[in-house]
Amino acid sequence: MLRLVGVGKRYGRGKPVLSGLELEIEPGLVLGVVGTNGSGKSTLLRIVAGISRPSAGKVDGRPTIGYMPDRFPAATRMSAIGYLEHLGRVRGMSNVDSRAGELLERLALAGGPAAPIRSLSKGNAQKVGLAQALLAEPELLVLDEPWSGLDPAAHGVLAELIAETRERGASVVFSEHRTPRASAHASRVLLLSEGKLRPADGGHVRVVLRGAGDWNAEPDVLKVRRDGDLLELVVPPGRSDAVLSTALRRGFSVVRVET
Ligand SMILES: Nc1ncnc2c1ncn2[C@@H]1O[C@H](COP(=O)(O)OP(=O)(O)OP(=O)(O)O)[C@@H](O)[C@H]1O
Repeated sequence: MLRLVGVGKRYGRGKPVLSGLELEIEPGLVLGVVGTNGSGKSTLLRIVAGISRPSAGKVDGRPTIGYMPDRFPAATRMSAIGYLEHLGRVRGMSNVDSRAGELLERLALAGGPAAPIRSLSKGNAQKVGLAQALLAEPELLVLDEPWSGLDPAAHGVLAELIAETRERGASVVFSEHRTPRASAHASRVLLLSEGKLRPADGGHVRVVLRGAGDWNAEPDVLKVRRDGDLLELVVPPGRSDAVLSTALRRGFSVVRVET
């Protein structure tokens, strides 16, 4: 779908922010990029989204892309729904009105869809930013720190939207500061450090359940240990949501989830 080959980036005469990056984004991948402030996550995501050009190397592939920047520019006088409908029409969408309304309703935009964007709080402006990225059901969804500024209810909706995007065979690349949070939603987590990408350490989630019954080792579970009426599962990055919903369906109760 998209391949970064030897990608490097430097701003002016400064030290390179990215150097010699190799990255393959295949259909259905949910990639979380973690790293400290200033490590270059936004720079990498802008290159993946095609709005910034690398200073070295190349990007192969031309998927349709939805991009949510880390700060959504919220200066327009347009209403949230008016803005999304305008964008959709520019992109030639036929079902834009229903799609825009559905996204804003799911994200529970404060003030409703008619709220002028420039009157919105940071978190509510982020919701409009998320809705515009998802509007045309892109093949590649690029989200820069999507959890920041969103309230807990919107966190759940964001997790659903990421999972739905993966289920329809599209890919997601997001940045995040916290490795456990990235691991809970991504199928792969990479750490960006000193201009290079490498697998992030750990990220396994320990799920403790109460209830009778066994749990056969499955692709979703790395280790199973029974201790009295407690069942402890070690789950790889990105699979904890699926394991928790299976556990509840099978009649277990969740005692704790450790990241
Ligand atoms: N347009 C720009 N011009 C010059 N330098 C830039 C520009 N954008 C980013 N940088 C520099 O590149 C480096 C990486 O910045 P970037 O925003 O990509 O990091 P980040 O990992 O997303 O940071 P944060 O976690 O704080 O959002 C920083 O040193 C930053 O100052």
